[in-house]
Order: sequence, then C-alpha cells, then structure tokens
Amino acid sequence: MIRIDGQPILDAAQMRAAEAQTIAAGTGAEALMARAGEQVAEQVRRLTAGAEVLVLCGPGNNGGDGYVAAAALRRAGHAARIAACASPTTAAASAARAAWMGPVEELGNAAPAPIVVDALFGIGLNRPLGAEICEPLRHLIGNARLSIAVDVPSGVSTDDGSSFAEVPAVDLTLALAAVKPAHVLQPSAARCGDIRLLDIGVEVSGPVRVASAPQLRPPSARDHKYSRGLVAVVAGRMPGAAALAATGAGRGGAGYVRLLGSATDRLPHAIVRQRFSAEALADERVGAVVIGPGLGRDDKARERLDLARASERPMVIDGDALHLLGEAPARVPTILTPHAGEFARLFGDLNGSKIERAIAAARRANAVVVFKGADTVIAAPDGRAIVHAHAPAWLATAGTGDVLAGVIGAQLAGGADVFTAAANGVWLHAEAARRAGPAFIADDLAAHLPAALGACL
Ligand SMILES: NC(=O)C1=CN([C@@H]2O[C@H](COP(=O)(O)OP(=O)(O)OC[C@H]3O[C@@H](n4cnc5c(N)ncnc54)[C@H](O)[C@@H]3O)[C@@H](O)[C@H]2O)[C@@H](O)CC1
Ligand SMILES: [K+]
Repeated sequence: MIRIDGQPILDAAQMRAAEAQTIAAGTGAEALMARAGEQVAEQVRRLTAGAEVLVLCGPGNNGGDGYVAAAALRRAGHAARIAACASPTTAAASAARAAWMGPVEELGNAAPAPIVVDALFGIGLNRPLGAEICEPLRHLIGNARLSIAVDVPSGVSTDDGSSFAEVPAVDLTLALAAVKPAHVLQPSAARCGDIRLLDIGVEVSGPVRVASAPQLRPPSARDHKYSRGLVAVVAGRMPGAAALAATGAGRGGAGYVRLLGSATDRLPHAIVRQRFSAEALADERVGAVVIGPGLGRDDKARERLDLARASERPMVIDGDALHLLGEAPARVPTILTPHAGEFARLFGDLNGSKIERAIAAARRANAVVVFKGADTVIAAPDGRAIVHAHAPAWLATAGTGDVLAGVIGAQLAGGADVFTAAANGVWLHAEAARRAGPAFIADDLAAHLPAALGACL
C-alpha cells in the first residue's frame, strides 16, 4: 500500500490506455486482475483479524478483482462470502468467477457481515445506479464494522468526482494502479475514506498529481530581507483583509512585507505601511504584488489594479481584483486564486471536471489558477495540475483566502516559479489550518504558518 501524496492522477481513459500498454507488453488482463485481487485480499487480511468478509461483486473487471480477492482470502483460511448483482460480462471476470468454489449470493438477499469489500463497480460505472443495487449496498455498508472499496467506491463518477448514487462513505479505498479524479474531487473524495494505492505493475505517469509536502529551502547565511522576498500587498476599501494577506505573507516566509494604502491599527510592526503609488510598486525589489483582498470594486480599486498590472511585477490576484479583471491574458507571471463563485464569473463557460476546467482556465488566462475549495486545484497553462484534497474543512471561514493570497505571495517573492509558489502556498495554508485545530479565525491561522513552514524544511 502506498500513500497517494504526489502520485499521478489518471482519468478512466488514461487508466485504460496505461493498462492496454501493459497488456501489449505481455502481462495479460487476467494476470493484472490476479495481482489486483490478491493485493486487495492481503490488505483485507491485515486489517480484519479473521472477521468474516463479504465481497460484493459486479459484472465487470472490478467484480473480477472481487472474485480473486475472495478466493485468495479463503485460501488463506479467512471466512469469506460473495454476493453479486449480475453475472460476469468480461473474460477475465468470468475466469475469476469460475475459480471461486463457494456459493454466490444474490446482492439483494445477502446478510450483513462485519467486513464488506465493495467490488461492484470501478472505473466502468457510467450511469446512475438502480435502487436494486443502491439499497443493499447502503444496508451492507451501513451494517459493516469496516468497509473497503476496490479501486473506487461504487456509485461515484471516476472522472469528475460527481455521485451517481447516494451511498454512504466507505472507510478505506484501495486505488488500483493510479489515483483517479474521484479520489480527490468532491463530493466523491469524501466517500472514499482513507485512500491507499496498490501497485499492480501498470506504469503510470501524467501532468496531474496529488499534492505533496514541499521541500522548502531555509534562508542561507548570504540571504537578506530582499533576497528572501519583498511582497507588496495593495490595500483598499476593507483594510482588514489586506492586513490578513500581509500577515500571511510575513508569517509565510517573506523577508519584507509592505502594505500599500490604508492600513488597520492592529498590524504587526514588522509590516511596513506605505502610501499607495505607482512608484511604490515600481521598486525593482518587489518580488510579488498581492492585490484583491478587501480592494473594493470601485473606480479607485480599478485604478489600483491597472497600476499594479502596469508595474509588471509577478502578481497574486485574489478576491475583488478577480471581479475587476478583464479577459486579456496575463503578460507577467500571475496567479489567480478564485473560489467557486469567482471561477464561475470568470470561466463559467468551461466544461469538464474541476481539474479540466482549472487547466482550461489557466490556458485562457495565461496564468496559474488556484481553483479553491475543499478540493483545491492548482493548474498551469502548460497542462500541469496539482489537486489538494485534504485541507481541513474548518478553513471555510472568513479571511482565510486573504491569508492564502499572502502566503502564495511570499513563496513567489521568495523565488519560486508561479506553479510551485501556488502549490507551496496551498500546502502551507492547509498545514497551518491542521495545526490550528477547530474553529480558528483567519488571524489565528496566520500564527500557525511558521510551524507549518518549519515542517517543510
Ligand atoms: N486499471 C487497471 O489496470 C486494472 C483494472 N482492473 C479493474 O477493472 C475495473 C474496470 O473494469 P470494467 O471496465 O469492466 O468496469 P467495471 O467493473 O467498473 O464495470 C463495468 C460493468 O458495469 C456495468 N455498469 C456500468 N454502470 C452500471 C450501472 N449504473 N448499473 C448497472 N451496471 C452498470 C457495465 O455495463 C459493465 O458491465 C477497474 O475499476 C479495476 O477494478 C483490474 O482488474 C486490473 C487492472
Ligand atoms: K468498487
């Protein structure tokens, strides 16, 4: 079992292509199914200490994995039963079914067991599940002590993470060969429980990955405040939001933070307040301009955004500034940080999964797009993307986005490229939230950034 951090994410078509290559290179479909099923059985055995296992098998190869797993459990002396919703429809699954010597119960009549393995549907599910499947599945998962899904939980849409059926979450999902969008995109990610990857010998690679902890560089003896990064945060109508961004930048590792424009009284002394002016932005030492938190949407705000863009400094564009942004693609290194509402306003016509839409938006804007949410997607114009799936839900509180813009600004000013800066910032922000515990406010969050950063050195 492998942790999924940093692993490639493949959609169903990419997964099938990788599987076909492995088969073409000489490993047959049945051999792959044997590896998958035996590894599932091994994990189940380790986790269940001899308790009875009920394996639910569907008609396709996901069901085939289930037949193999149940047979392997029996061979190992483990009590295992099978319940199926249909007969196998693929050659490999039929062979696996034929090798199972025990009875096959009807899914609708199967009695609950303490351990349930869901091998009904995998990446082949392509339409809503009927009640004759959903209801027993709900009943059996609901009555199990431990539920484990093979590849993906039955009822989720592999490629976009939507749900074809309201079925309870499982405790553990064993992803086969690669992570799929359904493991990291909501709402299906929340149905997967813990996710572990099983390596079944299919080579996978791709430009979309699960987020992983960054390896940050501590300052060296030669560094000074400017080389560590000067962040200019542009303030506006609601100076508190800009103050949060400035604090996020300072505690997120910047060497120097300037707040341009009106400031609140309660600002750390280390954050330098300056009048907003084109000259202040033109300082060549400014490594990143953060604009948007609390900026307002009036003429003055628009003028500040225009001047900030004209300064040709690397930019983090958030909040109100996203509302003022036109269609023109960025000409300087730029990171846009929209939440769902802002994304819909800017890129509402795009189709596909959240990952596909984020990549298309990045291409159109010629900028890195941080499409925020419980499943934040960081996408680059060249098609790379990182999905951050496990930020604490406590982050859904006012002002945390302002802090994020500041943290990303600090990474950018510190010399990271736009994609890395955005990915690092999102990771540090989520890690700070984890450390902050429940019910924090955005001001508290910033206070946990140094420890989050320290964990990445
Ligand atoms: N990716 C890989 O390299 C490997 C994948 N394997 C397994 O193969 C799976 C994919 O197998 P399949 O392509 O056969 O697909 P599935 O086993 O996911 O399901 C396809 C079957 O379900 C039916 N079906 C789809 N939606 C339905 C619905 N709503 N109600 C009723 N029936 C429905 C289809 O008609 C088809 O018969 C993976 O998820 C994985 O478990 C493994 O066997 C080994 C290797
Ligand atoms: K499944």
